[in-house]
Amino acid sequence: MPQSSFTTPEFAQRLAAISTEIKQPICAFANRRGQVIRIGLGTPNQAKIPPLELPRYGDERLCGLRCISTSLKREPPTLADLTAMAMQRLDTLVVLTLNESGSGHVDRAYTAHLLPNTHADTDQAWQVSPPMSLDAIAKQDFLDLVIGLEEEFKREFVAQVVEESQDRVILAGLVEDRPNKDSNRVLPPPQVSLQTGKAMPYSLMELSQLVESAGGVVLDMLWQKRDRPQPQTVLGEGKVQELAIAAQTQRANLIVFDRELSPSQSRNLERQIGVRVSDRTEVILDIFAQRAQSAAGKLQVELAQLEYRLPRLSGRGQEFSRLGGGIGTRGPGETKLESDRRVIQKRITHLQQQVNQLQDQRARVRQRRIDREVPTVAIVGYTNAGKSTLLNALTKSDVFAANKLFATLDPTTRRLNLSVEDPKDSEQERKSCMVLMTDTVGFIHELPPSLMDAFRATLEEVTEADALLHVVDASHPAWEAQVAAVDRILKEMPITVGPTLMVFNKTDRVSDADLMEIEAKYPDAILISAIHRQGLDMLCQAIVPLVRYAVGEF
Ligand SMILES: Nc1nc2c(ncn2[C@@H]2O[C@H](COP(=O)(O)OP(=O)(O)OP(=O)(O)O)[C@@H](O)[C@H]2O)c(=O)[nH]1
Ligand SMILES: [Mg+2]
Repeated sequence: MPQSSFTTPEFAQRLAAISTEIKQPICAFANRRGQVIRIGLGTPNQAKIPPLELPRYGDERLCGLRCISTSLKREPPTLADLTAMAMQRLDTLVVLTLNESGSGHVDRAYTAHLLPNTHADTDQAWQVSPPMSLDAIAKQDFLDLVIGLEEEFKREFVAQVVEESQDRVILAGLVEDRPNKDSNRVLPPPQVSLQTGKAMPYSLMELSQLVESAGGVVLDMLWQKRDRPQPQTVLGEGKVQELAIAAQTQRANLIVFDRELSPSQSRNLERQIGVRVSDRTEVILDIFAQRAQSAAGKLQVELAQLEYRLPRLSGRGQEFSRLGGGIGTRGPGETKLESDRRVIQKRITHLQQQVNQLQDQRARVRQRRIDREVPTVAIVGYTNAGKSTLLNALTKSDVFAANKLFATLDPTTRRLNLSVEDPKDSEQERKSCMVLMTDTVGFIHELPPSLMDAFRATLEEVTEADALLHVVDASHPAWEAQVAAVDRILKEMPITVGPTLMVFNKTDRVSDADLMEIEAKYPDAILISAIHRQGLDMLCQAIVPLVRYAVGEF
């Protein structure tokens, strides 16, 4: 075919005749020089070329192939065919509809091509022509169109790389529809009703908060109920196809699953969907990487990230590699995330030694505290429960508190002076008693094991404390599941934790009826609103006997 036309009438008629004879749609793929390099049987969706076999692949340009296809139906290109065009980044798609008389002639033809973002007022990823005659199509300049489009894609790409700190994310989840055999695992309720009246799986609600905390934008979420995950792709074939369509039409650059994916699952999914696929663990690691401030925090995050990456190195992500940052590509501090297996292994060993040293160092600091006989209280709880806000309210300090998951990574210790009535003192004179309060990293259900391990030095602050305050966000729809998740993590710690006082926070956002229910279930708990400084006196009064009990004064 001549370089500059979509197709010629002769070529189109010939393709139509073959298609009529074999009673099947056909796709012919031609390169920029007009040479047909591949023929596929079936619709453009059925005949699509896997990303790795395309001449080139990437956001900044088209793939260098156009597809000329026949259709037995007299219909414009289907959504599936257009999505296939978008996934392969075809130069153009031509659909020839056949005359229904069976004469083998082309009835009419459509052309379609991708649109750059700048045309996105309509939110359309592509443009489809009205039905045209073959002569009209032959007269249009193909090369002109494609070169013009590519220039725009390239301009956009350059602009994006500069401002692309924000990932455009679609969430994917699996709701396992079977009784949980493992009775030790208390799972959150599968559905959470939102104020909007819409119900969504709890795992996706939390995942969207995680993605936003990591700096991504959630465009959409899809989930599927299944007995068990599909071994290769977690979700079924139809759902994966749906994800691919959603990703292409909404211009997402990242899919995040609500569970940890095996290395081969993420590879399979990336191959089928055509954009980078990530998982909950990687998002959590990414948040930690962004938040780590202290040398100790950075050290532990890097260790966890490398342990996560090591088994996932082979062949992954090459075709989707990009210049900018984004979820999963950030490392702590100045350290560049390595991609060489041997280098990583060496670095992991080195980091593990440093974490061990850190553990010793922390142990010495704690020993000094014990020697000084100042009791310690650690504030624990699910992430975003209000732990830092509580520490600030009690000790008038200004630890960073924010409506983000994992706002706190590094433990902070502050002194708290409690004025108490000494029960032994008959004159009811008020005495002051000092405790050290430590704010810690928040917990989350199914905390990635590599993080648990890497953060053992930080988590020891919890196990070594004389007593714990377990802060609960009472206004959270799934607070009971969160309490269970925290209890489970505490139970898994190598050393038994001290006595724990339950503290229900954010009571300002809870109805009286719900508060009464909490009081009935947890009669010893203290109800507070850290932000409005309500219930803090009660809390201080409760801390004293707790600590005295813990250090054996009673
Ligand atoms: N309405 C209400 N909001 C609160 C209260 N206490 C804390 N918050 C809000 O809850 C959010 C989380 O507070 P943080 O203190 O950062 O929570 P955290 O437990 O330290 O969270 P991480 O460090 O991320 O694990 C912030 O937006 C606070 O303003 C409260 O009593 N009432
Ligand atoms: Mg905090």
